[in-house]
Amino acid sequence: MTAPAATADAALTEELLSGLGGALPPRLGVAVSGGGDSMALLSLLHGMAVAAGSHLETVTVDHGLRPEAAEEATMVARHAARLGLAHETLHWRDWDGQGNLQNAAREARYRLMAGWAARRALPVVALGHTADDQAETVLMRLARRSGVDGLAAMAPRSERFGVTWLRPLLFARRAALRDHLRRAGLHWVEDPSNDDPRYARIRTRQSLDALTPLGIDVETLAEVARNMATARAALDAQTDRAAGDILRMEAGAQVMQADAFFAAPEEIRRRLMLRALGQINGGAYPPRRGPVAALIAGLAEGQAAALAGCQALLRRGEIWVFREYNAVRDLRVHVDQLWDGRWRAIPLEGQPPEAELRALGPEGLAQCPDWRSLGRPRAALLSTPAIWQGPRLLAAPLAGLDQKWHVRRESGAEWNKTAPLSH
Ligand SMILES: Nc1ncnc2c1ncn2[C@@H]1O[C@H](COP(=O)(O)OP(=O)(O)OP(=O)(O)O)[C@@H](O)[C@H]1O
Repeated sequence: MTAPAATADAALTEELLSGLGGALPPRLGVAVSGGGDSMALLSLLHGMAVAAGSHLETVTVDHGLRPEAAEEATMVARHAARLGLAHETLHWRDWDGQGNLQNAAREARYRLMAGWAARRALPVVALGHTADDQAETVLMRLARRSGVDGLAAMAPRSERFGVTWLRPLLFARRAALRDHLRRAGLHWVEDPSNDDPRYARIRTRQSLDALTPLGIDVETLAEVARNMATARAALDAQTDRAAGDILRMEAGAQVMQADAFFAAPEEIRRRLMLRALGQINGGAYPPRRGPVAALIAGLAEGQAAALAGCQALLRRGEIWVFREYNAVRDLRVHVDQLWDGRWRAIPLEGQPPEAELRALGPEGLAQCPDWRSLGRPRAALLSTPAIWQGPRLLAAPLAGLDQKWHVRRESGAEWNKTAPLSH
């Protein structure tokens, strides 16, 4: 290796190490698509892992959307084998045809990779997003009028699906990574969609050069993202404190002291509401600013409203945010399965009868003589989980009818603490 090449690689390794927070985790998964960014990530991480004695494993997701994808996965598998690393190809087969294909594919990719990481006991998985990706993300979000969270773009470290995702190349430039691969004599695949102007990201990439005369380039945009991330952390901390003071959970609902809520700064109110909605709905993406503001303004006037599959109402000095009955009225699962993504039924004694878990609803509530004494809003109880045998109500633990059954809440939202993974 010539001296400048060695220097360039040392600089990349330095950037990578700082992206990793100073040290390589002892067990690390690497997500390798076969594209230039993730192949360079693997090459650089492998060099570091050998020196540090860390254990690396690699994974590729074949979405089954392009005929070449299988070949690309094989290329990565061969390369991993040459490095002496385990590799697995995961297949995405269960798209329901709903929504945007790109988003569904990305979501599935993270889920599949999280499952793989759990099986392989890898608590941390590294991704190959670069400073160029970050800059494009910031520009795309500007176009969508994003606030602090959106402009903070991708986090160098985030938690989702029980895995810590690292993006240690967020400081590195795409071109520098390709130079590294050329020097190392390594191949990568160019995804043909990387030139396809039908994608907003590609149009953004192609427009970036035109902004240089304005002093806007990849470095400036990536720095904007870092500045916004710092601001977001401060807002999150303030929201945490406010939530600790005024927010509690009852019967699966999020309950906030109304006076303190309305006295909080507007942005903190918005974040508290997002947190409450997210705890109930558990969806991947928070609702947009406008509808949340309208919901809060309505509550201040005493109006109940629905948003993101939740309902909110003001009652006796408290704001109750809970599952909207309409969002779960047709949801029924066998009693040993998870209901509405978060509720599990626990039989308290003996062999449970064949039964199903579904919303309590008005017919169920009419069979709960004690619900009024609990002081919970009727609307909030309608969407609570109940145990049914055909038309017969066996138990409604959150409405005071808990004969031989408990219900337990398994998980909350994914979106409140970390920026969405998508970009
Ligand atoms: N099919 C895949 N299998 C494994 N990891 C993937 C896959 N697609 C993306 N990744 C991971 O996510 C990172 C960001 O990917 P992005 O969404 O930009 O997709 P890409 O452009 O296909 O990947 P690359 O950045 O490697 O060219 C990649 O660098 C890689 O670490």
